[in-house]
Amino acid sequence: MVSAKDILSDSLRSSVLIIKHKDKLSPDYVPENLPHREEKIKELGFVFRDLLAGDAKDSERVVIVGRTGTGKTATVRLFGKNFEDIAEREYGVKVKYVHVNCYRHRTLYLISQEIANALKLPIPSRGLSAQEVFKMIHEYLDRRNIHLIVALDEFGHFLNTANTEEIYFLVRLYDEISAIIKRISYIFIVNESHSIYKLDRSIRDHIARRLIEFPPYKSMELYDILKYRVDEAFNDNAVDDEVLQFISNTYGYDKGGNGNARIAIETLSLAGEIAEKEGSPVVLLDHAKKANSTINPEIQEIVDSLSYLDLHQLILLKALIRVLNKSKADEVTMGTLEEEYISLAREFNEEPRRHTQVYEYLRKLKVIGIINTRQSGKGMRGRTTLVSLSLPLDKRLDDYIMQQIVVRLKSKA
Ligand SMILES: Nc1ncnc2c1ncn2[C@@H]1O[C@H](COP(=O)(O)OP(=O)(O)OP(=O)(O)O)[C@@H](O)[C@H]1O
Repeated sequence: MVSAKDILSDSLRSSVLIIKHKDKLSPDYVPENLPHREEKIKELGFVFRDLLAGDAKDSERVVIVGRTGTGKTATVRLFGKNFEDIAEREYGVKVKYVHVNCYRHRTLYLISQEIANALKLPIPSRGLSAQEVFKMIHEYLDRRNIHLIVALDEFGHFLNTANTEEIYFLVRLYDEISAIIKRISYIFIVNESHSIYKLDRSIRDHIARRLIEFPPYKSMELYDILKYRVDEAFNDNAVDDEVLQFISNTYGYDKGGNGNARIAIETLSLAGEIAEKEGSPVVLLDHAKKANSTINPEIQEIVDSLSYLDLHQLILLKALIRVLNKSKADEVTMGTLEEEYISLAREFNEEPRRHTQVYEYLRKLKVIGIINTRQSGKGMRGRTTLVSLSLPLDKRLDDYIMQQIVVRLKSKA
C-alpha cells in the first residue's frame, strides 16, 4: 500500500508551479509602477513640490478620496517612497514619509506614538499626552532639518471616534504649536467624501482645500493593472488573455462592476491557485470563473438560478429593476411593480399574467433570494407589499436577465 507520506511527496514533486512570486499578489505589496495612477502621483508631487525648495516654511495638506480598491493606499505609499528619495538625491532636502493606518491607530495618542516610532524617536515612559508627543516630534524634525509627510490612511475612523478637540489639534497642528518652519504635512486618505463633509466647517475648510479623487477603475484600466501583475508574479505565458479580459470585464466600473483593483487581483491570484491545484500549466478562463464564484458565491448562485426561471418571472424581475432605476428608491410597492410588469409584458407582445399569478412569481423570486418583500408599516395608507432587490443594482445583472428573456422569447417563436 502506498503510504500517505509517499502520496504527499509525489504530489509535491509533480505539482506545477505557475505563480513564481506569490508575495507580488498580496494586498500589501506595492509595485514599482501603478498603471493609471501616474497622474495622481504627479498631482501629489505638485502639492508637495514646495518642500523641495530648501527654505520651505509652510506645511501642506491634501485629501485623497475614493472608493475601496481604487489604489489610494498603494499610490500614496509609492509617492511617499519616491518623493523621499528624489528629495534627498536630487535636491539635498531631507523629507521623511510616514504612513499611519487610523483603523489600527485610531486615537490621537496612538497616532502620535506611531509617528514617533517610525522616526525612531524615543518617547519617555512618563505619561506624555499626545499633544506633548507631537511637540517633541516637531522639535526633533526642527533639530535635524527634516520635513515630514504623514499619510493618515482610513482617516474616517479617526474622524468618527475622536473628539472635536483632538481632530482640531491634529489637523490644525500649527495653530497649537508655534513654529517658524511648519515641518509636518499631511495626506488624509478617506474612503468616501461624505465623512469629510460631515465635519465642522473650521476643520473641513482647513483640510478639504485640496482634494484628489480616485475614481473606480474602468475595465481597460483593470486589464492593464492585471497584465502588469501577471508579468511580475506568474511564469511567462502562464495566464491566458481571456482570463484578464474576463476579470477586468467583471469588475470594470464601466461594465457595471465596482472598479475595485483589490478584488480583481484577488480573483487573478485565486485563479492561479486553482490552476496549480488542477495541475494545469496555464490559467484558463474556467479557472477565473471558478475563482470568481468563490469570491462572490451568493451572487453566482443567484445568477445561475436565473436560468431556471420562466419568461414571466424574468419579465417581472426586469420590471423591478426598471422601476428601481427610475425611482432611485430601494423598494417599490407591489402596485407600482405590477403596473410596470404589465406594460413591460406588452412591450414584449406577451399577455400579462393575472394578479394571483404575479404574486406567486414574486414568492418564487423571494425563495431564490433575488428579491426581498416586506409589509409596509405605519405611514402608508393601508398595508401593501414592498419589494426590493437583494443584490446591488448592477448593469451586468440587468443585461443577463435581458439575455435570458430574449432566449425564452426566441425559443417560443
Ligand atoms: N493602479 C494600480 N496598479 C497596480 N496595482 C494596483 C493599482 N491600484 C490598486 N492596486 C492594487 O490593488 C490593491 C488595493 O489597492 P489599495 O489598497 O491602494 O486601495 P485603496 O483605495 O487604498 O482601498 P481601501 O480604501 O480599501 O484601503 C492593492 O493590492 C494595490 O496594490
